[in-house]
Amino acid sequence: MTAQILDGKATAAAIKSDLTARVAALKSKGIVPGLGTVLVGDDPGSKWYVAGKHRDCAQVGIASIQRELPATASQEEIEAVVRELNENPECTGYIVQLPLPKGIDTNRVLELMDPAKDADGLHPMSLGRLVIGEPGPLPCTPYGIVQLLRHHDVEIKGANVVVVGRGITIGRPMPLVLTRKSENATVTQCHTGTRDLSAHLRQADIIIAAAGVPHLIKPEDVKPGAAVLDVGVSRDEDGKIVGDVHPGVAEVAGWVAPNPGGVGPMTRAQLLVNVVEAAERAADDVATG
Ligand SMILES: Nc1nc2c(c(=O)[nH]1)N[C@@H](CN(C=O)c1ccc(C(=O)N[C@@H](CCC(=O)O)C(=O)O)cc1)CN2
Repeated sequence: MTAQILDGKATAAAIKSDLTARVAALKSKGIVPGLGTVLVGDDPGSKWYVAGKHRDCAQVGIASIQRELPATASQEEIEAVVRELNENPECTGYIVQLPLPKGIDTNRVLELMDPAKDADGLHPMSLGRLVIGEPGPLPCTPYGIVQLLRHHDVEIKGANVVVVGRGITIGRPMPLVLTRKSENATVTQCHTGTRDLSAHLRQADIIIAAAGVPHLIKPEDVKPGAAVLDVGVSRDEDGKIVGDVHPGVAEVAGWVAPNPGGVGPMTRAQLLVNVVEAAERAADDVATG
């Protein structure tokens, strides 16, 4: 292994330590941030992610509000929970854990959320704000990736970045985050319709692999010294995570974000950042009348 590790666990721990102090400052002003989660069904991965989010909340002092529905829940039952959280004053921000079960109209659920309580940055209003350059909550995995690169001094400005994938949580919003003036990267988005994926990958300074295809990115696809972030999650027959990046890539790349231990912990840390920032904005609004 020649590549250096983009250590998501250590970076997330540093972010959480900073947030603990900020939550304490909010509480001293009588403001208690509270994260709500809506979990529908019994997918073990989703249950594990949601449990992790509440463990993180306890660690930094954010209150937890958990809502769980069976896999058989109807669109109306899920929407009723969303309406309740919109009205609940103890819930200052919340997320609907994705994916929702088949047959549920995810966009309708997300659109029903109060945009002021969007902790995930995935509400259409938040994504629209990102497009027009207005401040708002940023999608957790894309911004977690930016923070991970910054923390390790990997140059983003001017870099050629190739994003593989176009899902709602990572691939679609990732180029929006990276092409902001503050990041100033040049981004190519690849997907299943891309003709010569290897040709794109070989010119990349940074590769963000979020396709969900095991070992899609091979050592021969990677420019020596590039940073390669593995965000793909597939499972082998024992339930172990298999990422999008072949282990041999570590012999060629300059940096790798492993999976697990790379981007995942950053997704969780960024969620907490969004909750705390929203509470701080609310506190400022109260202070300035
Ligand atoms: N509403 C949302 N749903 C989903 C999102 C999201 O950002 N918002 N992203 C993913 C799942 N996810 C967060 O919800 C998530 C994924 C992975 C991790 C993580 O810490 N992973 C660990 C390994 C975990 C394991 O062993 O299974 C790691 O990478 O080290 C946290 C959160 C889809 N849904």
